[in-house]
Amino acid sequence: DTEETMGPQTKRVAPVLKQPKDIEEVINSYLTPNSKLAILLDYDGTLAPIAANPNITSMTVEVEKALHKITSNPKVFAAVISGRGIVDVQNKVGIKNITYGGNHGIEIQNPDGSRKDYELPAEIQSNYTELVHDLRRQLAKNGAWVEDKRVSLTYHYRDTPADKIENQRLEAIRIIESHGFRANQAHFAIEAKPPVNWNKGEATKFILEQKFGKNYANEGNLKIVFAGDDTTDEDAMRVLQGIGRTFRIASDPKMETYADYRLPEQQLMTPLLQYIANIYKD
Ligand SMILES: O=P(O)(O)OC[C@H]1O[C@H](O[C@H]2O[C@H](CO)[C@@H](O)[C@H](O)[C@H]2O)[C@H](O)[C@@H](O)[C@@H]1O
Repeated sequence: DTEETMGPQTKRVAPVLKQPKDIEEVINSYLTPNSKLAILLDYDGTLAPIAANPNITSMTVEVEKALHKITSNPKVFAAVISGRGIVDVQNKVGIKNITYGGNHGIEIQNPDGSRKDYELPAEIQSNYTELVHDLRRQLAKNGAWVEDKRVSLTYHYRDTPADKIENQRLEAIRIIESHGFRANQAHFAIEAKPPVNWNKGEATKFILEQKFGKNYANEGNLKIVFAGDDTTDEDAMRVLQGIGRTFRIASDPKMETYADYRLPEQQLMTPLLQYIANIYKD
């Protein structure tokens, strides 16, 4: 569902920001204390470094502090959109004044408790139940496991011996697709997403329209920042191309992206958020 050919948006090798001072320049030339800011962030691999198991991830103290500062400024609207289930990501980030998206945006909850759940047709829901069952039965082996998130799943193979990974990975993709689901490559994992026209890009549009109206892209005083590290985040970067500043975390210098800039490592999220916090300090 990351459409390479959709619309005028294009993927290309983006300029890399290697040093904090490069990031500072980009942030300071885009944001001013008077502009409204919508900041949308991914969690795993972006706010929190990738860890051996999803249960043990956390944000560093510096990232947490910067995020608290940013989200307490009334000019700022913040959203975290994750592949995790919504309660999981809410618990991980733990900040109330944020709109959360779970399951790649299929579930959305605002700070006031209001929700938008993309309703999956009954047939897709029943295919999902079978998919979880089949994947577990056939491929939960050699250290690989299935994270069941109710409407989407992640097949994790980080602990699988190197010589077994390729077979299991390809077999997982085959099983996922045979149940009509979409398979996206992630970090030592395959994301299985339902075949619906909803992803982090659609969720980003929905969240921004809900907050700022349909014309959010042309609101002169509204600045938009997005950061993410995964293929699923490209949907949001595509939607925001030309109307914000987007950052793709990736170590591969040849990687093509819809993002405006590439950050070569997750640790650079700390200065990125700190520079933003510095502009929006109360
Ligand atoms: O959209 P995100 O917030 O980036 O979530 C994507 C997936 O992240 C998690 O898996 C990944 O991170 C784990 C912890 O660092 C790592 O152990 C795993 O190898 C990664 O694939 C999470 O478990 C998934 O549910 C999310 O969809």
